[in-house]
Amino acid sequence: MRRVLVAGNWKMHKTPSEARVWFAELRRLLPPLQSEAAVLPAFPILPAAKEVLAETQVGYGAQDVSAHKEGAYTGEVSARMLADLGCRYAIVGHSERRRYHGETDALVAEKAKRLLEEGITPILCVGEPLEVRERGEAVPYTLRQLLGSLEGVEPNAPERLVIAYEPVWAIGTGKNATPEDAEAMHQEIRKALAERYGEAFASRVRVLYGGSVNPKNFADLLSMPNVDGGLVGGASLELESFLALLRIAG
Ligand SMILES: O=C[C@H](O)COP(=O)(O)O
Repeated sequence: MRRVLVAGNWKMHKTPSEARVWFAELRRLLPPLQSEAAVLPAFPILPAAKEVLAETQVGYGAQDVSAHKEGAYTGEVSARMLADLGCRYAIVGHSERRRYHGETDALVAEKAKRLLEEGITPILCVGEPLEVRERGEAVPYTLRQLLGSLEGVEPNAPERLVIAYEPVWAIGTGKNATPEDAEAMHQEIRKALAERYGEAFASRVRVLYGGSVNPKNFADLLSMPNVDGGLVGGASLELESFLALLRIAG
């Protein structure tokens, strides 16, 4: 019922020329997919994604978006620009944005609204830092972040919202959450979504896990009933490991 999504967050890696070669190779080697694949490169790479991936099964999208619709906002990129480039998804609220750019839940919610206005699905990231987990407060912390970041966000269909649980301590560290810990948090997230949007809606929203996902641990994570895919950083950069993740997802 929920189609598995494997989304590669390239962060600030690859140039447009490097990406173009990578996309062409992906296109050539792509197996038939039951699951859904997406790549989320840096803004300057999106035109290459549009050119090379547009007619394929692979979706693409951005890593961020402006909270403003249009205007004198130097350096910002609007949801309308992303829609024009054919973006299906955009990440909002990644912990690196929250941490290095001081993004608040309220700002993340505004960004998610701008995306929905343009028919782009937000991949909304939440997750606790290590000290919060060690204090035993991971669940309330993550749910507070989730509900704060969804304030006023009204997707018109459950497919129009994707949540990514990314514990900060697991990102880029090689230490993924155990499948059981991920599942426990995903259940809590789905419960909170049910209270926010109703049971039927919540049961169809995809909740991805992110944080040191790789071809060795992905099958176990995916075997959990509430883990609907992965938001993958490092392991999405090499074509071989991205393809391995897609084969595991089926
Ligand atoms: O958005 C992706 C995450 O930050 C995970 O990154 P990682 O797979 O390199 O740990």
